[in-house]
Amino acid sequence: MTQPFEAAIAAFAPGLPLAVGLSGGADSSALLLACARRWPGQVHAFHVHHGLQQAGDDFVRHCEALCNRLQVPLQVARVDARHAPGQSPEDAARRARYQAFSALAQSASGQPAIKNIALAHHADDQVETLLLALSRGAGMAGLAAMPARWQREGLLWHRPLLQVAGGAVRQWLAEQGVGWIQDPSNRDERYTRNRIRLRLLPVLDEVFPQFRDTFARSSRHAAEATALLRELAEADLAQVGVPPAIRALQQLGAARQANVLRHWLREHCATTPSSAQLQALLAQIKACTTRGHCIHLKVGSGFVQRNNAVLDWYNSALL
Ligand SMILES: Nc1ncnc2c1ncn2[C@@H]1O[C@H](COP(=O)(O)OP(=O)(O)OP(=O)(O)O)[C@@H](O)[C@H]1O
Repeated sequence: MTQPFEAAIAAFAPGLPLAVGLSGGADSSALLLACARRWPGQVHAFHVHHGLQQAGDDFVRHCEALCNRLQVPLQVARVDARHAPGQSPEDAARRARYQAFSALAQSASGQPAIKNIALAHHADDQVETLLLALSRGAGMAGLAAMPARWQREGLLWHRPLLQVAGGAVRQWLAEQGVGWIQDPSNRDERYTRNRIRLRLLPVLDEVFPQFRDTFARSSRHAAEATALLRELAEADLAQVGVPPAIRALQQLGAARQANVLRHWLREHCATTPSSAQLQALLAQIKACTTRGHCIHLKVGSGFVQRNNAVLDWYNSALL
């Protein structure tokens, strides 16, 4: 029987050349090995040194040794991934990593240029992402978890292992006789993601043995719903206008108003309202029936205020 890992690699059809994000851990080592075998001479590896932990240099050495063995060109980017006050360390590292990948793709020598990048997130990572979203009370977009493919800044990103359990990835790699490096921070239970992986997933395995497939199916439903909500928001925004007219907003039901306002704020004002802020704004729009009614509310990183017939948003930090 074909292993789930092998089936996922057989079904993977990226554009070439392909770069694999190689952390040095089991998952990305397995993905790199499988891709390098499948497309010899057309695979590159990108490693990002976050400069955050002592073990960083060990990761680089492991990546160099693996890439030498596979004859895969390796590019290493060093980034400063320290987090700003109030920002999560994982988020800061992730942002720095994606920026570094884009820069590496642009600077990689050889023709044609690298336009495809693969990451080794697997089904366990997907479940962790969904559970993290649930723990924050996320909306549809958060429950959609990670997409298997997306496009950004001219690059195509892939997650070919999203349906393969982490155990199946490691089992395949062990069968190939290839070692990997353990990230010591993966065992640090101060991080919620690690607590989910180390404590919750074993229990889920016992109670719902199919949870990887069924949770992933729910995330795909949420991704479809997110796409529909976006289409509806775009159509509604075309009706209410930019900036949105209060009268036109009042013609929509509350859920549709919330949907279109969230979209306006995200796409046109680059800010995300909290649920409480959005509820307060809806209440103000409903109450806005006289000329003299004033609206001035903190929303996201700025304020929404009434400006005659429309709502305006301004960024308080720029005043
Ligand atoms: N420092 C890094 N350099 C390059 N790619 C990375 C790096 N960190 C993560 N990635 C990519 O993002 C994927 C997901 O990262 P995450 O931190 O969730 O997993 P991981 O535990 O590092 O996975 P792995 O078992 O491959 O180490 C990795 O599998 C890899 O493809």
